[in-house]
Amino acid sequence: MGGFIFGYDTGQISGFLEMRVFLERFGERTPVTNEHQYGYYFTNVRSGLIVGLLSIGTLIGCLIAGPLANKYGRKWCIPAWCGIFSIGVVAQVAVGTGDWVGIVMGRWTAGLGVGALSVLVPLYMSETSPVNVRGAVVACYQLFITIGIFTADCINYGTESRNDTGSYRIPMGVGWIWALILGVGIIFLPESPRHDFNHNNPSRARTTMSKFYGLPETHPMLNSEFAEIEQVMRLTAGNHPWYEAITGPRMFYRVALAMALQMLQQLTGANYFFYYGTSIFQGVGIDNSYVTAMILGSVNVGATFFGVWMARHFRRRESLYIAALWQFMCFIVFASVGQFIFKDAEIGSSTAKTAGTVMIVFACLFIVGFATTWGPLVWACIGEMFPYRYRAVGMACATSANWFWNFMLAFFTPFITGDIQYAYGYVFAGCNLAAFVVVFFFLIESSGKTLEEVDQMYLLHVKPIGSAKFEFDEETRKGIGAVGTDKMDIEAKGLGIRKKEEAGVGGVMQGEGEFENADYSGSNHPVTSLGGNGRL
Ligand SMILES: OC[C@H]1O[C@](O)(CO)[C@@H](O)[C@@H]1O
Repeated sequence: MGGFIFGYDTGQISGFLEMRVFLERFGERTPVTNEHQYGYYFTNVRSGLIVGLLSIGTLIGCLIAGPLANKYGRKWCIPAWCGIFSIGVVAQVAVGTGDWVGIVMGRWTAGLGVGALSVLVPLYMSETSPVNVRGAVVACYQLFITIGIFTADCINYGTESRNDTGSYRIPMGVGWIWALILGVGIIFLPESPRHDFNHNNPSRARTTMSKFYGLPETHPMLNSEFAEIEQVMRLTAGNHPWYEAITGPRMFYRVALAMALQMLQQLTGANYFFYYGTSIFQGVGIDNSYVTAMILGSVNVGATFFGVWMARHFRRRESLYIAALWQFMCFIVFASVGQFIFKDAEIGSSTAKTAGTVMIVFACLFIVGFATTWGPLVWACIGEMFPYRYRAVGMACATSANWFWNFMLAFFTPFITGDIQYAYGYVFAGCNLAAFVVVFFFLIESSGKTLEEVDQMYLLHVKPIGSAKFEFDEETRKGIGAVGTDKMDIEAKGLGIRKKEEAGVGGVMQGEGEFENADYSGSNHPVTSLGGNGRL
């Protein structure tokens, strides 16, 4: 439901901006023209704030949710944030005619809840689901985002022709139902076992895990996972400031990469269609532009189902960089047809219809590419690249980058399209090329590897290109297995670490006999150096 709430709020707003009653109540007067059929319109600042303030709330919510959840527990924070989200919904439904600032503030408040839930729900899911299905479970989070967007599109379609405020108040108010289901439903679920372990409740943690895994409490698999969690808890106890997640071993690289991936997930341009889809395609030939939104939404859901399957069967790197090139191509066609044919064609003419259809087709082809790869896989990648001890902070930083760029796009899109119209698509095309470069040169392949192995590959500076073929030879596996980031006895701030340069010779680990002068699989993989006693 967390993903669903995220998607529902994203999806509904594009439809509101075109609704007659919403325009009359919160827009500004203007002469009736083809473009402004109802005699009302939204200035760029106003529509940007109405769409974008939700994302500013989400950004704040997602940054404060982690520390609070560490203190009060994942479980009980979820209904609290659902409550805050509900206050935002009630405020939006309640505001009177002309009070567009009320709508903006309501969306900001609801956004606090959406953002917090966007960290807490995946965190709760990843901390409670068995290892073998964790990737698919996280990808399902994106699936529910897309189902939420599609549901909002359908409800908007059903209510937009009403002549009363129900046209927007019904879809707005329905949003509250999802929060109610999540907020009440979670009360009947147990606390995350990781949190219980951390707060001196190991026996309840054991019972919870055995329920979620469907195995007896004494099963060897559970025993080894408990031992692992206990060891991590012991080693990570003490004074470790949150920013150690950035200063820790190879963590700056990882946090920067995860933030770049989430930024690029937004800059691929998907939300250009989801936020402004209804406006972009008005007059394209489909009488009801809400139908266009539903077409885009359904393609998104269908393709994301396939994306969940792909997350289990294809490599992350190839999927992401091939899709980036595909998305680049789609935007080049979309922007060129829009800018050079559609824009100047007479509304309703056959040229406009043909060009409009080509644009919708390429928008759909773009969405297929995005929904099968960048949509779900970026969430999977950021969940896989951090060691357990830094995962909550690392994921919160990355998720906040997603929301920040989400806001930037929501806010600035009306200004930019006002100035350069469909040529805006070229900006996204360029960003998709950048996305290709980032994945190709910086992302280490994580599919088919355990989370510990992924951590170790980052520590070993394995070259991203060719990382899919990287094999841990027996000797490396034996030694490095003992020194993943989670097993390190890291001093506060993680700054007492001797980095590879200080080791002097690339590929050398000091202090652990079996690592001396090890050559990691022929490639030049300098290693974070070890001090005595495995202390980094
Ligand atoms: O499916 C599209 C949706 O997915 C997201 O990128 C989140 O992963 C949203 O920002 C977007 O609206």
